[in-house]
Amino acid sequence: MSRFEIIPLPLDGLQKITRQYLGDNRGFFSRIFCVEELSSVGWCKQISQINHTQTSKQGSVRGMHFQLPPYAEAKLVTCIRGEVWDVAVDLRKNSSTFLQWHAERLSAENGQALLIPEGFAHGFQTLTADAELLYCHSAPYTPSAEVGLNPQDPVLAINWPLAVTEISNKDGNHPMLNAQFQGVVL
Ligand SMILES: Cc1cn([C@H]2C[C@H](O)[C@@H](COP(=O)(O)OP(=O)(O)O[C@H]3O[C@@H](C)C(=O)[C@@H](O)[C@H]3O)O2)c(=O)[nH]c1=O
Repeated sequence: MSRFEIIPLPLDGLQKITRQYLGDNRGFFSRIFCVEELSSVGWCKQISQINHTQTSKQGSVRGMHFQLPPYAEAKLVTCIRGEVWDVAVDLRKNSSTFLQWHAERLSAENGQALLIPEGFAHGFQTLTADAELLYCHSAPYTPSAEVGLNPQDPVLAINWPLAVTEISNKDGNHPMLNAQFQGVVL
């Protein structure tokens, strides 16, 4: 039985996954990941890691992050506390939506998650204080393959909903894209 509503988003391969909450007098049951259902919409590898982050302040930004091949990864990003504005940027060379971004509001209440394919950068801004995310990753964390895009890059022109209140030194210092950037070849 399907536990998710899966909606394709405007960037090819990017999907909005809405999980079902099965409630009873004890509380609820909810499936976060299902290899059978998600492999039919592009999750084609194992889960290498499941990571959990907590972000204290409203308006904080983390991102934009991706890993280069052969460590390119798909991510399933789920919000389990608070609300975030979650952004994916298509970096695939030859994609018809190269350098376009798409954002969705994710929260525990709306049950929405983003399935982000390989070749995308990912980041988010907290819309509430004390937001927690769970990430399923299809490849192991590999710092030597990790690349960051500047969240304020005018080429990306991401329309962050709030003023940026917190950002790591690393993320705030990611370089801006230049004309030589041709995209990621998977
Ligand atoms: C991402 C990551 C970080 N770390 C360590 C490195 C560092 O000491 C500490 C914090 O790392 P960061 O500042 O990179 O954490 P953070 O900025 O939260 O990184 C995350 O950002 C979002 C936007 C994503 O898409 C995730 O995939 C991930 O890259 O955790 C790991 O041990 N494993 C991991 O998988």
